[in-house]
Amino acid sequence: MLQRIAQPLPYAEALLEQFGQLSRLAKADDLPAGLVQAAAQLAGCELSQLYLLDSTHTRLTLAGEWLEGQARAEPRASLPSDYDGEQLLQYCLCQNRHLSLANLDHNLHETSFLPAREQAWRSLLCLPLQDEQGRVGGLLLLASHSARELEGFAGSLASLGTFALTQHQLLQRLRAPVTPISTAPTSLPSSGYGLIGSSAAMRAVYQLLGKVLHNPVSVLLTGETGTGKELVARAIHDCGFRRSQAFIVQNCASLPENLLESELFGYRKGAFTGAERDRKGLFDAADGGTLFLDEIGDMPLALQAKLLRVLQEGEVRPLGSTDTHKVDVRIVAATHRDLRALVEDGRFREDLFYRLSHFPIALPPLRERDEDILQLARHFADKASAFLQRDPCRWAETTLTHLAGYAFPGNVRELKGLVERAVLLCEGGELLPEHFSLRQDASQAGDGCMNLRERLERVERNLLLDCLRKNRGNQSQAARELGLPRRTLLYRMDRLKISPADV
Ligand SMILES: Nc1ncnc2c1ncn2[C@@H]1O[C@H](COP(=O)(O)OP(=O)(O)OP(=O)(O)O)[C@@H](O)[C@H]1O
Repeated sequence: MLQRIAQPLPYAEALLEQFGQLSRLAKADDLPAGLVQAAAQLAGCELSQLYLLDSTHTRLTLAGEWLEGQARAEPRASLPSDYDGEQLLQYCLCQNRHLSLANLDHNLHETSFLPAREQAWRSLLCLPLQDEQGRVGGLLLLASHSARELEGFAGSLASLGTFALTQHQLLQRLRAPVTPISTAPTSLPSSGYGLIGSSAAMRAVYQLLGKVLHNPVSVLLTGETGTGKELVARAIHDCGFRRSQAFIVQNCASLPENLLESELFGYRKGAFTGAERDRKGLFDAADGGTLFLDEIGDMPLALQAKLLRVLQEGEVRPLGSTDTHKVDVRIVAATHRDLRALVEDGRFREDLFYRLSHFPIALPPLRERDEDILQLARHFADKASAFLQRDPCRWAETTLTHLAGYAFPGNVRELKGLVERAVLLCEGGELLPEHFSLRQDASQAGDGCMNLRERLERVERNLLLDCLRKNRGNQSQAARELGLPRRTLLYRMDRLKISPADV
């Protein structure tokens, strides 16, 4: 950061001193003046300015100026949101990049934001400053009458400026009137572990989560697609005592049996053709941490027996090995299937079912917790706006009603996707019903209707059939075109019930 400073050590000491002085300021109004003075002195510039964006990010106002050894206090008109005519400021704000000009050419650059002086301004450094949410919240500007290279100050002064900006916001918040805290009693936690939703159904989930966090039992998460099973598995890991160790995810439906086995348990050199050296499996990678086994209902029966052994004995035997070794892994498994029905059909081991269901947590579908829909929608819209560096969107009342009446067969995942798309489409700052393409067929909840997974499977089946037909049933060619190993294609065909006769 200081490589391009002539005397880095004295500079670093002076910089540290300025951080200290700014941190001791107790009034928000003193920070802009403190920052511009500090920046001008550190860089040895005659001018330093601080511009701040307002809370709606539409106006840029000069909040502080240090000119030739003096603070200038008189207020200046704020610049409109497009900073029309101020291309240099606009560049830094919109690109979130700093700008350094060692030879400022007034014929080339519009610089009416610089105060008029007899001596021309010859060099300029303009730095975007980020606010607490990581969005550009203002600009720190330095200018000198001599043609100098100011680039070397960029990193350190941007840090100082960002620090001052966040202190400024913090002190402003402290000064703001305190809103009374509700004293209404709450029997269940209303939000938790990074999950959004305060319906009774979700609060019951948070309560169960609280019980399992510091307890090593295996957990079975059930629920429809998109209800947040993986998110909950992560929460169990991140909030529990294993948080400093690995969290590993494996989808049991995504690989054919032998590949899944070698992924999970590892193998020894020579265990099968192509096993050129020993390889550790995911149980070893997750040792001390958590292994999340998604779609456990799709795990082949032979592997279920091996998994049971890990659960009962804590022992793993890699493929091609006669030895077992101990691992300490917490298993969190998830399924959207009815495991008990699979047991009755003989497709899931009963002993494994009982072992896994010591601590089941059922995640409710979104249609059973209407009150969470709008909370989640607002959360996703705010996140999407922040990501796009835009002001939070407003919600038209009709939009909220529109959303509340929708069944969300894809649950939270579908809601998230719809909201993110709507924020992209929304130009006037207000989310309207037309920004959401809600399917008519899902305006009512219905157990018989196809869920997202079934619809995705239908899309995949059509895609594979299409490719196989194009390649006149040649599986090797189709696999190559799809970028899949042939045996994965065969496995997917089997799962999706595609027979050569269909092709
Ligand atoms: N309560 C929640 N709060 C915030 N985000 C959520 C919540 N529930 C789900 N999500 C989000 O919805 C999306 C889907 O969640 P997740 O992948 O955990 O679902 P899932 O039940 O594991 O789905 P699948 O069964 O299809 O694998 C993710 O982007 C997740 O972050």
